[in-house]
Amino acid sequence: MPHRAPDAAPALALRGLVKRFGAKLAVDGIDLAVPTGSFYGLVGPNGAGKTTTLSMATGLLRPDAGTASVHGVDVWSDPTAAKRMIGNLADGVRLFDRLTGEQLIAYTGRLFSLPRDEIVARTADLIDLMDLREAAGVAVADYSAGMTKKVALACALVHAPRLLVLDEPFESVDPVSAANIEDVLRSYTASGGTVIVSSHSMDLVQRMCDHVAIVSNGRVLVAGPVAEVRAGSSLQERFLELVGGRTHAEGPAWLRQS
Ligand SMILES: Nc1ncnc2c1ncn2[C@@H]1O[C@H](COP(=O)(O)OP(=O)(O)OP(=O)(O)O)[C@@H](O)[C@H]1O
Repeated sequence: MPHRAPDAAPALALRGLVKRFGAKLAVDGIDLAVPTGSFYGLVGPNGAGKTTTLSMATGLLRPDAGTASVHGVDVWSDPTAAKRMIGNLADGVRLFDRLTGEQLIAYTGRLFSLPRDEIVARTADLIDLMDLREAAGVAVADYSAGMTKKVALACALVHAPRLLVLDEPFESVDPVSAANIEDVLRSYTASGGTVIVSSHSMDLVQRMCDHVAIVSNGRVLVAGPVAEVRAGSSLQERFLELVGGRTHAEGPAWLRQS
C-alpha cells in the first residue's frame, strides 16, 4: 500500500459509527469525512444524534461500532495523540467551576503541557478575545450561561488544536462576542485549521460553513458542500424538506386569543 502523508487524511473521518442506549439506537451508522481547512456544519432535529456523534468523534463516548480518526490518528486506539489535535466544546460537560475563568484557561493549558509563559500569554489573549476581562478573576460557577460558554470555548482553543469540535458554540452568546468569535474562527480555518460545528441556527451554518451534513434519526440524510446540499433553496427550506415534520398547526384552541 502506498504511504499516505497524515495531511492526505481528512481532518475528521467517521466510519460506520453506531451507538445504542438501551433500546434507543441514537447513532445508526454515521460516515462523515470532514476535509482539512473546512468549516463543517452538523445540523439535525432535537435527538438526531449530533451530540452523541461528536462525543464518539472526540473520545468522550466509546462507540458500539465504527471508527473515528483525526488527521489519520484513530481516536480510540491512540486517544492521547488524537486529543492533542482536538479542541472540544462539548455540550453539558461540567467545568471545574470553582476556578476563576483565568485559572480555568491556564489549568487547561497546563494539562496540555504548554510552557508557563506561553500559558500566561495565551490566557490573556483568550480573555480579551472572549471579552471576559471583567470576569477573569470571578469563579466560573458565578458566570452567566453565555460567559460559561465563552470560557469553555477559550479552554478548547488554548492548545491551538488542528481540529475544533464545537457543540452549539453560540448558544447564549451575545451578538458582539459571537461576531468576534466568528472572525477568529474564520481566520483559523483560513490558516488550515478545521472546525466542525453543531448548530440549530440555519442562518449561522449557511453564513459560516462551507460544508454541511443533515442528520436525522442517527443517520446522515445528506452531506457535502453547502451549495450542493442547498440545491438552490435556503438551507432552512432544504432542512425542512428533508427532515419533514412541519405541521403548520395553529396550536391548541385554548391558546388562541380570539
Ligand atoms: N446518555 C444517554 N442515555 C440514554 N439516551 C441517550 C443518552 N444520550 C443521548 N440519548 C438519546 O440519544 C438520542 C440522540 O441524542 P443526542 O443528544 O445525540 O441528540 P442531538 O442531535 O444532539 O439533540 P439536540 O439537538 O436536542 O441536542 C436521543 O434520543 C437521546 O434521548
